[in-house]
Formats: sequence, C-alpha cells, structure tokens
Amino acid sequence: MNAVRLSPPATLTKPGIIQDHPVRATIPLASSKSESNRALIIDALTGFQCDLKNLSTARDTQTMIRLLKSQDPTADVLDAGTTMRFLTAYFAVTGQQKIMTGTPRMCERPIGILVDALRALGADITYLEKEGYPPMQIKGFRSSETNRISIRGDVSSQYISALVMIAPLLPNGLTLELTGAIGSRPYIEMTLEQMAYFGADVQADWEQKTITIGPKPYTAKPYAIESDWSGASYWYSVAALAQDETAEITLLGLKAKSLQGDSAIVDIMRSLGVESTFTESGVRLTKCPARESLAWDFTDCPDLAQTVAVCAAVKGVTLHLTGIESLKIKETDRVAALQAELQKIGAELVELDPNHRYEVHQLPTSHTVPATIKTYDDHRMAMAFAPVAMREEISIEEPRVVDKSYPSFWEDMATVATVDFIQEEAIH
Ligand SMILES: O=C(O)C1=C[C@@H](OP(=O)(O)O)[C@@H](O)[C@H](O)C1
Ligand SMILES: C=C(OP(=O)(O)O)C(=O)O
Repeated sequence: MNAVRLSPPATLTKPGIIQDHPVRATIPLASSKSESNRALIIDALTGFQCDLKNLSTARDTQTMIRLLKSQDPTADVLDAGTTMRFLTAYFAVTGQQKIMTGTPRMCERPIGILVDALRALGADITYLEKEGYPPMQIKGFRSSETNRISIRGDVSSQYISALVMIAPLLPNGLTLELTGAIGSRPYIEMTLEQMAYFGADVQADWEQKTITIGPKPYTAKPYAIESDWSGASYWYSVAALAQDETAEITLLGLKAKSLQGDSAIVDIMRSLGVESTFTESGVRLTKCPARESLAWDFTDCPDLAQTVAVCAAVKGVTLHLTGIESLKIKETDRVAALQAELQKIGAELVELDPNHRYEVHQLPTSHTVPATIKTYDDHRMAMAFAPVAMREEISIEEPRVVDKSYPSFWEDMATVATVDFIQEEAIH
C-alpha cells in the first residue's frame, strides 16, 4: 500500500518551542483539463492546425492527446470522463471504427444518453457488455436528417458538450432541447465559448433551454489554456485552514473572468475565511474572518463539493450542501466516500431530507491522529483531504491518484507542509 504522510508546517525556534511556520507559497498550478480537452477536440476537427498553449499535464489530457493520434482500434480512456464522452462523439462523427473502454469504474459510469443522441444523428454504436455503459463499439456514421434532439440535462453536462462540439460538422447543424434541471451548466457555457472563439455559429437560450449550432466549420487559431480553478480550490482550503493569520498564497495563471465555473470558489471561500486579490500573474489568497455556517448549491460546480466539505468540517463551519446528486456517478460515489472519510477527522456528512439536502458538521468526539484517508481511485478525495495537514498530521492512501488532474500536487503541497511518501511492504 502506498500512502503520503503530511505534517503541519512548524519550525523549532528555541529548544522545545514550536512556532507555526509562516505560510507563504507561490503555486504554478496545473492548467485546466476541461479547457484542454475541449481545445484538443476542436483542434482535431480543424485537422490539428491550432497552436494550443499551456495544455494540461493531467493524465486525462495526456490520454486525450494520445488517443486522438492513435491508430489502435481500441481507445482506452482509463478513468477520464470527458475523454470518454468527447472522443465517443468525435470518433463517431469522423467515421472512425473504435472500441471505447476504460477502467472498471468508467464502465460503471453511464453513457446511454450520449449514445442515444449520437445514434439519432446517424452513428452506428453497439454496447459490448451492458446496455448504456462502456465498453462500446463505434462502427460508422451515416448522417441522418435529424438536426433537433431532446436531451436530459440533469445527468452529465459532458454529453451536451460532446454533442455541441461535433455539431458544426453535421450537414444541418444541431439544436439541442435540454429537459429537466441542467447540472454543471458552466461547463456547457465553457464549451460554447471555446467553440465561438474558434469561429463556430453558437446560440444558447437558457430560458427556453435550447442550444443551436450552425453547420459552420471551425477556424484554426492559437489558444492558451488557463490554470485550473478546480485545482486552485485545494489552495483556498490550505489558506482557510492555515493557523498562520498572515498566510499568503499566490496562485499563478488564474483570471478573474474565467470560463471555468469552479472560479465560484472565490465566493465560497470568502465565507470560509479566504480573501482573493487578482494580480497580473494570478490571484493572491489572504485570510479574512469566516462565518459560522454556510449554505451552497453545488449544481454548477460539483467538483468543488469535496474541497468545501472537508474545509468546513475542519474549521467547524456548519455546511448545507445541495446540488450534489451527480457526485454519485463520478470517479467514485463521492457522497459515500465523503461520509466514510469525514468520520475519520471527527465530522459527518448527513442527508437531511429526501430532497438531496446534506449537512456537514463537526462531531464533539475526538478522533485518532493521524487519520488514514482512503481515496477510492478519486483524485479529489486525496486533494480535498490534504489541506487538513495545516491543522494535524494526516495520511492519504494511493497518493498518485492526483495524476488524473494535477500531477504536481504533492510537490506543490511540499511548499506548505512536510510531505513523506510511505511505501508499505506487503505483509505475507
Ligand atoms: O465538462 C467537463 O469538463 C466536466 C464536467 C463536469 O462533469 P458533469 O457534467 O458530469 O457534472 C465535471 O464534474 C468534470 O470534472 C469536468
Ligand atoms: C468528475 C471529474 O472528471 P471526469 O468526469 O471527466 O472523469 C473530475 O475531474 O472531478
């Protein structure tokens, strides 16, 4: 078993006197895998003519790059949701015969809504194991007359992003009518903004819940990807939990006006004690007073839920969460994972009523330190719990899970805490 042991920042000033180490860090951050993976699909649809700068080092993006170039008949996306959904649409519309597969967990993440829509547009796709789930075989594409499709908006926005990105290639374009609630809407808006930047004819009417894409091809252009706001969230939590009231953390490459909905962390963390100041190079985090309780709807920013839940739990801020239904179909069931692991740091996540309202609160009982946190093949479990190290020692299992979105996470953490990797021998 591999683990990483994190210890709070402290220095020995005189024998026996331990003082909090001043928390000062400048963090380069990984760039956004969401923006990268969209830019890569659009680039491929221009015949690889765009000059993409600052592409993410995330495994999800590196997998996308590899699979776009590969002649292999099997595309194994590993655990990358966007790579699976975006490539399925891309291979279908470009008429490439591919088997789409991934990790066992990827084969439990639903894809039926996207496949049904692609079939209606003319794709020939068959499931190889379970209906509605990978693996599946893409056999070919014969454009249908259909250019209007009704699609649920409440399961994953990635299906909608995948469809709109290929729509400029369809002979009659595409109109999507979104039904039900729309989850992760900022991710759809990010897709549409990037498409419009590359010259696509894009119209969204959020009142009517329709998106219309004209049959106008993309224009190749240079594009620079912003740093990752989801990755930035862990640094907000570090700042919120730092004991040093003068803590100052600078996050490079972030913009006040971002395409990424996870920039909502700026507003969330103001309530948890972090002030943001935008500079030429990024954003500077400093401490400010925190509130005693906070209610937040995570419908638009589901990837922030774990960061905020752990941070609030440790700070003793009562947190009410709504809009976290989609967490159950991500890298793991993130609600169940949080419920199990928050207990270990003396807190709990409870469902308040059947309407998906949840509360996180601290428990009065003490807990064992260091806690050993399981990560369930989920990068965000590891990174959400890492900031606890600003208060107490903590061990996190399978630390390389972070490679999915933020491979340099532990190197960056080493600027604010002591980071020791532990390789435990198998016991025979
Ligand atoms: O389009 C994207 O880049 C993403 C959309 C979101 O997924 P859902 O739309 O499934 O919520 C998010 O959780 C994921 O990390 C990235
Ligand atoms: C849910 C995530 O990614 P994906 O759905 O692309 O696997 C994530 O990065 O938190």
